[in-house]
Amino acid sequence: MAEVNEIAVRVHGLSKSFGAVRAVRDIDLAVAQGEIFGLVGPDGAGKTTIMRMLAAVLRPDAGEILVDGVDVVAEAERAKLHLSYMPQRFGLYEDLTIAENIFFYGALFGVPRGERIARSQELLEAAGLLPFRHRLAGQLSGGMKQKLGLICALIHTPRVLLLDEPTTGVDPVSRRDFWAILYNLREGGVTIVLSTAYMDEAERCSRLALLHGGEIRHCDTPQHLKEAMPGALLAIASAHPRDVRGAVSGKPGVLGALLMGDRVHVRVDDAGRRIPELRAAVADQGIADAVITPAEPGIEDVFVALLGEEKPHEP
Ligand SMILES: Nc1ncnc2c1ncn2[C@@H]1O[C@H](COP(=O)(O)OP(=O)(O)OP(=O)(O)O)[C@@H](O)[C@H]1O
Repeated sequence: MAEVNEIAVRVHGLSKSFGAVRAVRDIDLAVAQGEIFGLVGPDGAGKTTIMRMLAAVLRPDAGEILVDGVDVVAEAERAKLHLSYMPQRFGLYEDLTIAENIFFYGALFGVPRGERIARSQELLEAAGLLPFRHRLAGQLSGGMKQKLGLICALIHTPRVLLLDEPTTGVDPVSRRDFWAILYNLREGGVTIVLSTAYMDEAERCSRLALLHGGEIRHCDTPQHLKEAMPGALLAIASAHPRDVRGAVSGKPGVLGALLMGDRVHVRVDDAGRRIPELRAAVADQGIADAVITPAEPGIEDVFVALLGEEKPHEP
C-alpha cells in the first residue's frame, strides 16, 4: 500500500514514434501520490500519446513506467487494476441509461455487484446525476456525458486516475462540478494525471508539465512557472485590442503580446521604462481609450512565454 508522498507515477526515458513522427521524446516524470498533475501543450505536443502509454493501452518504444509501483510495460494487465483511464472519447453506450452504463463498466472491471451499487450511488450523488439515472446516455448534455464517463472510470476505485482532456467542450458550471469531484478524489488519496487545453484548469493543478514537440520543456507548480516567466507583464485595456496589439508588437523591449478578451497582455523587458513608450505607441495609432497597468501573469502568459511561441524583439 502506497504511503503519503510516495511516488504514484514514475516515468523514465519514455519515447514513442509513429513512423517518422517522434511523438514523445525521452521524457522523465515523477508524480507524488495525491497530486493533480497537469499535462499542457499545443495540439500534437504528445499529451494523448503519453496518457495512452501510462494507461497501458499503447506500448512505448523505449522507457519505463511505474504506476503505483507496478511496471506498466511488463505487466500491463496488473497495472490496469491500479489505474483508470478516461480517453478523450469515452465509450458510453448511448442506448443504455446512466445506471446501465455504470453497471456495465462495473462488471467489466470485475467490481462485485453489491459494491457496484453502493459505489455508483455515491458517485452519482457527488456528480449531481442521481435524478437522471434512468435517462439514456444518448440524451445527456456534453457536461453530463463527461461526468458519466468519469463515474464509469471510477467504478473500480483506482489508485491513479488518467484523464485525457476530460472537460473539453463542457460548460463552465459543469467543469466546476467536475473539479469538485476531482478534489474529493484527491482527498481520498487518488493521484490524478490529466491533460487540458483550459488554462484555468491548468492553474488548479498541483504541478504542470509544459509539453512541446514531444518533450517536457518545463515542469513545476503553476506559481513557480509564473515566477520563471522572463520579463514583466502589462495589461492594456481598450475597446480595440487587436489594434493595440498591432501598435505594440515589435516595439523595442516588447517580448510578446497576447490577446486576452478585451485586453492585450504585453510582456516587456522593463515595465517602468516601457509604459510611457507604449502609451505613445498606441496614441500614435489613434487609439485614445487604452489604459496600461502592470498585470499578474496567468498561466496562459507563462505558457506562451516559456514555450517560445513569440519572437523576442530586442531594443
Ligand atoms: N496513432 C497514430 N499514428 C500516427 N501518428 C500519431 C498517432 N497518434 C499520434 N500521432 C502523432 O503524434 C504526435 C503527438 O500526438 P498526440 O495526440 O499525442 O498529441 P496531443 O498533445 O495529445 O494533441 P491534441 O491536443 O491535438 O490531442 C502528433 O504529431 C500526432 O499526429
